[in-house]
Amino acid sequence: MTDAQTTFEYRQGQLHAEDLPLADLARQYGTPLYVYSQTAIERQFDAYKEGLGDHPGLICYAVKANSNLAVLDALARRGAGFDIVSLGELERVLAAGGDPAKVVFSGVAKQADEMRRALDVGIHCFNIESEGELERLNQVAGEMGRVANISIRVNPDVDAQTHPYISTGLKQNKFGIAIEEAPRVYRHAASLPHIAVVGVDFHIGSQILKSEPFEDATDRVLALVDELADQGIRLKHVDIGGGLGVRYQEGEVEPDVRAYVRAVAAHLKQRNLELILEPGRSIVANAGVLLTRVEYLKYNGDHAFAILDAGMNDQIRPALYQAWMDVQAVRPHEDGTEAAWDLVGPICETGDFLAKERRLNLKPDDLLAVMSAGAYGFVMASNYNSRNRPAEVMVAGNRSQVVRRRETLDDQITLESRLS
Ligand SMILES: Cc1ncc(COP(=O)(O)O)c(C=O)c1O
Ligand SMILES: N[C@@H](CCCC[NH3+])C(=O)O
Repeated sequence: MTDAQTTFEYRQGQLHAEDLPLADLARQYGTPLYVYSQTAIERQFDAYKEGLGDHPGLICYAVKANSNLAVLDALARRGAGFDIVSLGELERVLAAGGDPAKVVFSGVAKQADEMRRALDVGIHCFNIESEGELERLNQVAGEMGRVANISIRVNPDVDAQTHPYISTGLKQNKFGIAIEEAPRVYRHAASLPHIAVVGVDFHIGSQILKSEPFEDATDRVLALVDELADQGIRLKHVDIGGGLGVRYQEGEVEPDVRAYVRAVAAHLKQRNLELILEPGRSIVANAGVLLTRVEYLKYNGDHAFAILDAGMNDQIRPALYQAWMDVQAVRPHEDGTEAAWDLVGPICETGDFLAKERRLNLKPDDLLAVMSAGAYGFVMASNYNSRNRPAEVMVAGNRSQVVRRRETLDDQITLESRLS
């Protein structure tokens, strides 16, 4: 058990979020419901800070993992920087009180208006993904009379040993610039009048449970840093992206965040380079659960289905990546027997499941908690089947607060206009 997982514990026969019974939260706020633990989020962020120690650098939380303003606010107060991929994420960071000078801007498709706003508020660095983007940024910065700090995202071509959909550092992925091409692109960048070359970055994938792929990629990139220095292009930082995984199921070992950061930082020791990290999942995944209620139990032949009030529109990871997510009974029964249930949602798709063949002792109306749901949960929720997206609640100790109210059908309908 890790620190983050002990946040959701059984006490007096029922599952709690910190000091509050999840069943009370379900009664108070309804289901489906995302519940986050502020303490767990802060603890994970602190582990990154401690790992970095006095090595100069920045921990830029990847907003895409969970962009709720309360999450961003808690992290901003602890000194986090932020990794953003859109204007929307930038505005969220600013609204939450985040410091723009600690923002790095990733993403393959940055638009001119996004660049303008980011330059206007003075972000730390643009992580450039193509030569076209470099040209566009030089042009936009020039029009504004500014100079943009950039790093180039290189593709170190290492195998991150993760799911192909969330592996990003291979040649066949759309991200970054091939590392062999990088010296030429750097020389070009250094010649542009409205560009200041400050760093290099990579991001090799997500849900990576070992530090070796990061260390390999760092070494490949440091060889590039040295080559550039020989050509008079001196970088100030190396940004190793995000990607450290969490333990979703038994048999997986939760990575030690502090040891991982220390291991990578050790590779930079000989050189005077800042270390930037962009962790998303490892900060929030185990700090959240999705609460859902059993609507019906049903047998098709001898196949047992528990039909839940949450589906793939609320939590898409199992459907999209065949991700395995742990599901726990909020108040396990003392009587009755276990069966192997497919836990399915209300959506009209065969792929609408949260888990398959889970041995649980279920009755209608039971509450279930989908564990490790704090990352890539609500942010990937949709209105498919015109369902309202769930509410989000933040727990701290024995207090809970709605940090995003449940959508209503009115919210959905007022976004549209009718043809007359
Ligand atoms: C550029 C970049 N940085 C950071 C992240 C965050 O990754 P993770 O949530 O796996 O830490 C991602 C997403 O994979 C990303 O694409
Ligand atoms: N959304 C994915 C990870 C993608 C990370 C973003 N590049 C997940 O739930 O595992």
